[in-house]
Amino acid sequence: MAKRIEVSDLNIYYGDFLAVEGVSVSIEPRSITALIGPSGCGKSTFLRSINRMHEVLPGARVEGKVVMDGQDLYGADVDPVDVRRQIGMVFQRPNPFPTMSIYDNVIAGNRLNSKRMRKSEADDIVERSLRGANLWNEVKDRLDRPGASLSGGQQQRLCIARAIAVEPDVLLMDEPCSALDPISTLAIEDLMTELKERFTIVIVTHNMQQAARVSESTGFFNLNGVGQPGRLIEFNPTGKIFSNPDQKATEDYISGRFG
Ligand SMILES: Nc1ncnc2c1ncn2[C@@H]1O[C@H](COP(=O)(O)OP(=O)(O)OP(=O)(O)O)[C@@H](O)[C@H]1O
Repeated sequence: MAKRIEVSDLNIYYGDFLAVEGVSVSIEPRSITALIGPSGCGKSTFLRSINRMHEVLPGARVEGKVVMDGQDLYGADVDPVDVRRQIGMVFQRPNPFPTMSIYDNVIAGNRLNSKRMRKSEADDIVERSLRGANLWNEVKDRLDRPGASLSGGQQQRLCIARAIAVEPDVLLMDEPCSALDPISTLAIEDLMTELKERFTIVIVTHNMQQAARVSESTGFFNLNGVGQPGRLIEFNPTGKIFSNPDQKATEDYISGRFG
């Protein structure tokens, strides 16, 4: 079930370094939210803070709140592993387990979550997830082949299948198409448009046409200089960001005048 995420006054640190400052934003369910901005402005850091993925780095921490449908994801009694189960992530480079079969890649997260699963149940999840990732027809006759035997675009769809197999509420995607050719990129974009019926999707992208094509809302991050924290400068409907943004910095960035 897709869920709404409310972020308030979020500061994100790596040790003493304040990487992202003062982000407040409401991310709508069943929609795609794109995050754009120049290199180093904190897009990935912010994305990872949504499912507490940045915490795997020692010294990384946040101040402020991230609330998903009323649940404070940084609450004292909240297990970050549970948060990551509810909020899945797809990375820039497809990262299937290379020697594991296609089938086992898809079901890997479910096996971690529940040790005992009937074969028929696992078969259903694998088929449903691969269909959901628009990959079933291409791989149904070779599910026992290694994940690494697929093309880059297929591997990325395999990673999406693995992410949706555990039925998360939210999918975070960190430049999911940057390693892919234009045809595979369009396949992933079509897939995102289908998946937003079921999931809340947040995507970091350097490709502004992609943000314009797929997202309903866009956030523009920027920073004042090296060593300065990144900030969310503008958050608006995507059509407005690309036609009539509120901030001059947004306009300069999207028109290619900097960044
Ligand atoms: N593991 C880390 N340890 C310390 N600082 C980090 C770490 N990861 C990122 N940073 C710093 O945090 C800031 C934000 O980086 P981040 O990767 O979030 O930016 P970004 O907007 O996603 O950049 P890009 O578009 O190049 O991927 C940068 O100054 C970066 O150097």
